[in-house]
Amino acid sequence: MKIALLAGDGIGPEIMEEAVRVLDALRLPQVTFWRGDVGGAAYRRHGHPLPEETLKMCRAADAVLFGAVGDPECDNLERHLRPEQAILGLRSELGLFANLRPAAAMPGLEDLSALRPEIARAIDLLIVRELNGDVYFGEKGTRTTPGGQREGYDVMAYSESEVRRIAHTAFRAAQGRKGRLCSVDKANVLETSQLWRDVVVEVSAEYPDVALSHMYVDNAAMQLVRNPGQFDVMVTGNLFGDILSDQASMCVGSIGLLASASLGEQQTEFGTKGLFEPIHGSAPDIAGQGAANPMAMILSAAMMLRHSFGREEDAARVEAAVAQALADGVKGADLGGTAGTKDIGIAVAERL
Ligand SMILES: NC(=O)C1=CN([C@@H]2O[C@H](COP(=O)(O)OP(=O)(O)OC[C@H]3O[C@@H](n4cnc5c(N)ncnc54)[C@H](O)[C@@H]3O)[C@@H](O)[C@H]2O)C=CC1
Ligand SMILES: CC(C)CC(=O)C(=O)O
Ligand SMILES: [Mg+2]
Repeated sequence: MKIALLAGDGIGPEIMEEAVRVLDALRLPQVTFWRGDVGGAAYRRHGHPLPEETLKMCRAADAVLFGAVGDPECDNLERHLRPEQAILGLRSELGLFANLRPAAAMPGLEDLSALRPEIARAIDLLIVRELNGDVYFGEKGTRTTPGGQREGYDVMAYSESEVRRIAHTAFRAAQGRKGRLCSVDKANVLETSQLWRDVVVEVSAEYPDVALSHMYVDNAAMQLVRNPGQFDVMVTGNLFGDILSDQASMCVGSIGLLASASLGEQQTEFGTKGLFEPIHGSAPDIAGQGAANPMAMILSAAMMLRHSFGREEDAARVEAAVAQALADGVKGADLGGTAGTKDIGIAVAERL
């Protein structure tokens, strides 16, 4: 099992250390870790946020464990040199079009939520976010209007094949869960979304056992807070999925708890090749303080074990250890506790 570890910027190295601690504690057979530079750290060392050797390492690995990228000191670089381009580049170069972001209340831990416990208790949803298209990858730039003003533009576009493949992923995910799929778009205003909706409806003919519904994204944001328990699987585009998943994290408790898997079509000896990362960013406001919650990173490692290595039992062990640590009161500052990054990593490893 060849695992590329890309810690990145900000809290990335701190939380990665704890994920590796937990993986080490599992004593898995035949694991090889490779470490690569990415993001602002890579820019400083190699002049590029995604150096060729890092990309090569990721191509050769069975899975990539990714911390976070983003560094305020790099915010004024030309866009192609900014740290965030590294994660966008990896997602597109590795063909990772399906981003799975589960959000579920942990039994007995509903009081972690920013919502009332009786509302939070019912949360068990999966956001399936398209990851290779949309406004993040469309033509972009700045130009001058005829009136002489500066104008920024980013083209939002989806081809039908891009929508079709993520729709299949989402319908299959719904089949393996409660059989309900809600497609989130803005078809009342956007042509991109109308095509999205039409294609999702076409694909639905192949999944008569899945109940399909549609929701506009503004309503979906509201419904996630009003009654998140109504959702099973949500499928949406890159931009809407990015925003809704950060929102869903607070419905569960903290952005420091939500993990993700980014998958494509490439199979490895053990499962589906993927990149696994917390849904949050590099949190520069708390970097270097040992104050970050590493649970989202640790849970991303669990998703890696499940999806890329077919090790369901080990994945479940890690998830149970995280839940047990929380039940025992091991909470970071994001959850109102006092445990530091390392304390949390050790506590999870001890509960495996
Ligand atoms: N996949 C990636 O690498 C991503 C990178 N970014 C980048 O990260 C940088 C910071 O972006 P922000 O908008 O501030 O989002 P962020 O997710 O890094 O932080 C938002 C807030 O949540 C807190 N937070 C995040 N993760 C936490 C954790 N594990 N434990 C405790 N608190 C946590 C932060 O302290 C901050 O107050 C930017 O450069 C951004 O572009 C943002 C999102 C994803
Ligand atoms: C390019 C990233 C910074 C986008 C993001 O926020 C995410 O994937 O969660
Ligand atoms: Mg995001």
